[in-house]
Amino acid sequence: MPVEEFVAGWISGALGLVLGHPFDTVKVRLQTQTTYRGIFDCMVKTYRHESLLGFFKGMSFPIASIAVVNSVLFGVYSNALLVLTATSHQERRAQPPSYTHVFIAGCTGGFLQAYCLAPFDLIKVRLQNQTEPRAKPGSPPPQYRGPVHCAASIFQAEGPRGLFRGAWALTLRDTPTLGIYFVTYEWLCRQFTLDGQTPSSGTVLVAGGFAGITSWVAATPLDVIKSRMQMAGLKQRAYGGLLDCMVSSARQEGLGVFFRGLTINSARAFPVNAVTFLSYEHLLLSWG
Ligand SMILES: CN(C)C(=N)NCCC[C@H](N)C(=O)O
Repeated sequence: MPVEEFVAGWISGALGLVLGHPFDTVKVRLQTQTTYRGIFDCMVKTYRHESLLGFFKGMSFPIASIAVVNSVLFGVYSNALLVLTATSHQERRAQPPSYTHVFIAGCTGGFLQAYCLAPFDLIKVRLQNQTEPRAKPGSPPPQYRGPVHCAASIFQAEGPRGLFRGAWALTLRDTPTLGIYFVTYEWLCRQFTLDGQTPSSGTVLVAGGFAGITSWVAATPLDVIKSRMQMAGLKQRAYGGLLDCMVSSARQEGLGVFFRGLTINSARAFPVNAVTFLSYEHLLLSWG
């Protein structure tokens, strides 16, 4: 099994992550808290209350973990294509796989990455939702002191299953949308590249950026539900399941709730995924 794809996926995931984390914090807060009037209001309040550091809350942990998840996604995707088409990454430019194969390989990567991602994503969302400013003398400490403390507290309060809160919504979000992600990327690369040639860096940037936007547009409704279910263990609001969360969110806040965070998510998705695909393709090219 070729492992370069896993390593390239890890490095490119880490690069994309640093670039996208401030957008991600604003998105998570807009989706789970009702105190903000919009993106700008959330950014101003976060900056005033918590300084620039507020945007980077919970980032050290995803660098070490979500980058690994990206490595699972790209590694499984590439190896699934190898099984389906018997071609390596290098051979696929000359013998491009069908879009059906790309979609199946993307869904397989999305399904497997969701289970690796679930506990890490839960901890990230819980830490990003702590709006207390950095510790000042006399101020009450935040509920979680950091990722390890957060994981231990969830484990203690809710048991091992608590660490997988929202995992089902995450799997439903990621399985089809990662199929869409890789199909969009491949389709755009092929539109702007001569047959058998390697796509230029500009093409990879644009195709990666739009693949990110398209997949996140499709993923946003379940992303909102996933984030709410992840916060439900903490807030008094408990949901009877995924469907109950969907119905009660729509009843209380209207159908618009399913698109909360869509603008900021799309603004984040372009640079993050442009950089992720560019570094991934370059690393694989340079390793031969
Ligand atoms: C719609 N979904 C879930 C995705 N497209 N996921 C893969 C993109 C990963 C990238 N680090 C990001 O966070 O955008």
